[in-house]
Amino acid sequence: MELAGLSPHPSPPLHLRQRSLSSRSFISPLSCSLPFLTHHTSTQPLSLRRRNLLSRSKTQTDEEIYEERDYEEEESTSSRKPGSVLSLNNKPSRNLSLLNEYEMEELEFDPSHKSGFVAVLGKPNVGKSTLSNQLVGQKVSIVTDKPQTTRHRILGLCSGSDYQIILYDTPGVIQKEMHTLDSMMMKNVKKAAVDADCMMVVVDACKMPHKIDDILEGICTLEKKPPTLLVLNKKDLLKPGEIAKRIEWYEKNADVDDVIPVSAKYGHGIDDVRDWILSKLPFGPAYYPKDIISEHPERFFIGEIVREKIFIQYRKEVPYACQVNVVTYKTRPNAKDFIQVEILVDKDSQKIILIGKEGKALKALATAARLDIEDFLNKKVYLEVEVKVKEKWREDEKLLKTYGYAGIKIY
Ligand SMILES: Nc1nc2c(ncn2[C@@H]2O[C@H](COP(=O)(O)OP(=O)(O)OP(=O)(O)O)[C@@H](O)[C@H]2O)c(=O)[nH]1
Repeated sequence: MELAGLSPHPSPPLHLRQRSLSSRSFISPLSCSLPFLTHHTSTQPLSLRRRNLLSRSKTQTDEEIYEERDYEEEESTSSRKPGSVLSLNNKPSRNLSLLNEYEMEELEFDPSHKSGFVAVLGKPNVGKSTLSNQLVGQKVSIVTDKPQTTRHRILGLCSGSDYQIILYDTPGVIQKEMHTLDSMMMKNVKKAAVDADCMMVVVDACKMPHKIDDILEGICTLEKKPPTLLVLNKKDLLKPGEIAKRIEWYEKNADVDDVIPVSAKYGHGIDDVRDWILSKLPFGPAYYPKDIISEHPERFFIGEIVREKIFIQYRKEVPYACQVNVVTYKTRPNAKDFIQVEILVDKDSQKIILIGKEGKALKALATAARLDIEDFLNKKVYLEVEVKVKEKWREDEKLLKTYGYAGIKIY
């Protein structure tokens, strides 16, 4: 069976773009104000939505999930020229930035324009994804109450008329690397820090570290550390006096340039964080068109939506044992888009839990995922979910690379 990332038909290079000017009213007050540049790298209608990917809570039966269907598909094809493939394995050169000549010229002439890469680092569950989503103004990273939900370096873009901030939301830094998957994830974290023009270390304000090394674990040992901001998150859970004490402690003990308290969940302090980033970014033109908020293909987000639903529905080790691959995505002129997803697990026992009695658990999962995928794509889809056992997939480096854990390749 063909696997996501190995597919001969890469998913359409559909960037998550912002809404056009006419639909600006959908932009949340937390989002940055972004100009809309008419620039198209895809023949597909672009997804311009600014709603959360996972806003649907409604459940409904989904008999379609198990139905056999005849369909005549039209494969989605990439319209991006081979020369415009941008890999995030390395920090892209400005020459590779996805701008047309007009945009380049326009931006080149503005010497006060700033742009650069920002790594968002920290332990699992401290709120890195929530903070990144707030800065971008739309959900690009999944958020759950379980640690280590983020597995990839998620790229989010936040642009203004005179700046472009490129965010790497990274997996939480973990002390004990248990699987090859964990060490590959950590390699990506360190790579993000090395690539960055500045970095933000997010900590949970409620938890005091025993010693300062606990905060960064290895990342601080970087030979040349970029300007670093300590973001004291979840301040909404502390009394004002307590916040002041924590700030003082971190200012005294942490090897960082500044400390800013925020509540990423409620959007407090986000402007201060953005201002700090802007004070550290180098001058230069944008890397990406200004209306794009993420460079991941559609398939990536579909996989992430399914993974978030797994984290929400299942407990203990099951979500961590799952790899979600979007095996097929076909658009069909006279029918719903067809999406085939496989969930790989380590053991039969995990497969049994995922499927549940009479397939009820899997059906509930598929329904919840389908509703959010439809919300995300803004159209109806036919979703097929299959669970398979692939023993020790988390140890198989070659396989992990095909799943994108060696750094994400963008089509
Ligand atoms: N009260 C409160 N909760 C928050 C805040 N920010 C994030 N959270 C919650 O903390 C949990 C973890 O948030 P994430 O953004 O997924 O954390 P993360 O650091 O990206 O997690 P990993 O995927 O483990 O790296 C979620 O339940 C969030 O809703 C905040 O400012 N206040």
